[in-house]
Amino acid sequence: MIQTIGVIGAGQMGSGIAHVGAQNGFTIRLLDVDPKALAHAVEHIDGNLERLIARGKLTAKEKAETLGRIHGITDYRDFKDCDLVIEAATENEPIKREIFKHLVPHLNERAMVATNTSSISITRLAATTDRPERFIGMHFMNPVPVMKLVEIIRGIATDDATYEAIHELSVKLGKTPAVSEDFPAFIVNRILLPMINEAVYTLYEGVGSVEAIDTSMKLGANHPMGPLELADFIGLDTCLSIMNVLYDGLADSKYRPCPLLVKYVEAGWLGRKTKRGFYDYSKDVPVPTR
Ligand SMILES: CC(=O)CC(=O)SCCNC(=O)CCNC(=O)[C@H](O)C(C)(C)COP(=O)(O)OP(=O)(O)OC[C@H]1O[C@@H](n2cnc3c(N)ncnc32)[C@H](O)[C@@H]1OP(=O)(O)O
Ligand SMILES: NC(=O)C1=CN([C@@H]2O[C@H](COP(=O)(O)OP(=O)(O)OC[C@H]3O[C@@H](n4cnc5c(N)ncnc54)[C@H](OP(=O)(O)O)[C@@H]3O)[C@@H](O)[C@H]2O)C=CC1
Repeated sequence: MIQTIGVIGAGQMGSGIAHVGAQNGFTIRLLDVDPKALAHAVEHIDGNLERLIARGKLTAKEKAETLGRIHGITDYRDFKDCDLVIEAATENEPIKREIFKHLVPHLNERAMVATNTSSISITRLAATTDRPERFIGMHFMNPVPVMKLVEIIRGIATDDATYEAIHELSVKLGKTPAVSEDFPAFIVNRILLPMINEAVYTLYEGVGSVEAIDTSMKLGANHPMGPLELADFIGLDTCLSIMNVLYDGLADSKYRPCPLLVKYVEAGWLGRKTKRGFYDYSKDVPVPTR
């Protein structure tokens, strides 16, 4: 039975997974290379829990208990009692491979490993570990506390016990699981990211401004966020990585990342997390940049 969960990467997804796990009674060991990222993650979770209290959905006691279950760590040795470790570090295959290499020697024999990758082959990542049968894709959506879906992706070697344990865990976390085969970017991002990339082409070719494109999709297609606002929310580096995985993995020119997306990432304009992407977030209200 899963009781203690390790999470690697204290960015927006890792902190969301830690939040939801702790709120549902699991002990969390949250690891990041940067202690500042850990402090920032706890602050962020604290703010989200505070919002739940303000809306009458959580008590102050429950908030304290939730925060008490989250333990920030910087040493892989602290994963030794984990039943499951979920990797949620940067969407970059060499980084993830290096993480699994460091992780494996510190796991107990029965521990399962999941990755929150948005696009990378589960089978290929599993092969970097000593336990491909206990390795699986567990793909949460952003923001984790709000979005109901978890995509579950089995690698070629994933065994039934691991699949069932992760399915059961997803339900315990209040999520609805959907199963995807192990193809580049799975289901959600196979459909969503080409739309976002097309929105960037629409901007690049001058068909519309940032504001016109986002307003069109919000009011014309009832999307909660416009595609450029959503790209900034996901992170433009993550969007570009996913498009590259689609382009390389499916070998089809229709997935070619828009040169403007490439340029923004090269400039370090990664969206909300760097306070600049298709919008400028340095003021109270986001301002379109084009
Ligand atoms: C890239 C990948 O690999 C896969 C992905 O994740 S793709 C991205 C998928 N996500 C999306 O498409 C999100 C699209 N956007 C939305 O659904 C909405 O804009 C949103 C839910 C983010 C915000 O909704 P909103 O109506 O504008 O804001 P708001 O009314 O303030 O919030 C709605 C609820 O979400 C909560 N919330 C909003 N943002 C939050 C955040 N970042 N973290 C935690 N909770 C949040 C609010 O507290 C509120 O909760 P209650 O209903 O319990 O009161
Ligand atoms: N953003 C999204 O909407 C979604 C993202 N995902 C996936 O979740 C994962 C994380 O994305 P997201 O949270 O947005 O990214 P972020 O950039 O917000 O966070 C990534 C975190 O990983 C840390 N990190 C980098 N290298 C290492 C390492 N070697 N060991 C430990 N931590 C490391 C980073 O630290 P530092 O900043 O110091 O480099 C950062 O804190 C990716 O695989 C992404 O594809 C899945 C669903 C939705």
